[in-house]
Amino acid sequence: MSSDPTPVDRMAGVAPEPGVTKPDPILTVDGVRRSFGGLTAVDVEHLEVQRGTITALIGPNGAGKSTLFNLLTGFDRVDAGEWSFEGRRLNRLGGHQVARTGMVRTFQLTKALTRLTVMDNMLLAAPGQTGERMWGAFARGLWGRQERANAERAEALLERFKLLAKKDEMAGSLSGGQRKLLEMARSLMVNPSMVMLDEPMAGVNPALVQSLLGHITALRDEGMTVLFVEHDMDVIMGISDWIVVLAQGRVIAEGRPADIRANKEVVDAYLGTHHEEPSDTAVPAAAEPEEDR
Ligand SMILES: Nc1ncnc2c1ncn2[C@@H]1O[C@H](COP(=O)(O)OP(=O)(O)OP(=O)(O)O)[C@@H](O)[C@H]1O
Repeated sequence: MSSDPTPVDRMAGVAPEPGVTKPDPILTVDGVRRSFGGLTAVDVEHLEVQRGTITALIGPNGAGKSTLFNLLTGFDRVDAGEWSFEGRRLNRLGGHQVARTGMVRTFQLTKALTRLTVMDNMLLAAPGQTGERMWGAFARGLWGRQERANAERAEALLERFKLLAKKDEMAGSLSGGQRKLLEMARSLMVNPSMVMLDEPMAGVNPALVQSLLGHITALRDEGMTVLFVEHDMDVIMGISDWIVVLAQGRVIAEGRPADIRANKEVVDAYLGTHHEEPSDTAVPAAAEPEEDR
């Protein structure tokens, strides 16, 4: 029995060149620029993210990765350029509106959120609280139904991410890895088609790294598109279908892990600030989480 080509199979013929077009982009970015004073933080001429893949956004400190995430998800304003998600232009939308289109990003748990229970964290991330804007008996009925649906979804996600036993504990009591799982679980409350993960492995104990990687690949295998920023080269090379390299705000390279490994410009730019080893150790054999908790 022949199976349909996967999104990754469909990228087989895509050349590893900055700004290359993809067969089925879910996100397309054109001429997006953002400066702070005299510093150009982001200057992306053209970038496409293929639907259904895990795409890594990498680059040295200050390359513009977080700024690009903020711009695309409506948490910062571009100076110029446009971008569309699922064919819909997002330029003027704020963060919550962008999330409603199906593109969500994870956030590190703020201090305020660490003082809430795991379950309350999940419920706060739930889509539109219909009841808040409505009144009367009918509205209360609707509200109740939505609350129940949200609670059920939250429990199902907590179970999936092995956090159900912690649902009544303060989020601040979770380990670094469990916080990352909660951040991921929260983002899924709105049932997105694309998730943007900001350093999903930072502060994660080695014991949880494999579990987190498994969750990320499972999301992709269920059809979700994953775009993530990460510094750990093992993680990047291990799970990415495609890698985009930013340096000084620009896309300087794109390709499969093997293409990126073989790209001297990238190795130089990336290793310049992240590794002290010579460039032939660009991909060390063992995972080294940034920080244990
Ligand atoms: N709000 C801001 N005001 C002024 N400069 C900023 C602001 N946000 C980012 N920058 C600057 O823009 C550049 C890009 O920063 P950004 O945080 O996007 O890089 P990054 O690739 O995410 O870095 P890192 O890997 O260290 O997180 C940096 O020079 C940074 O100092």
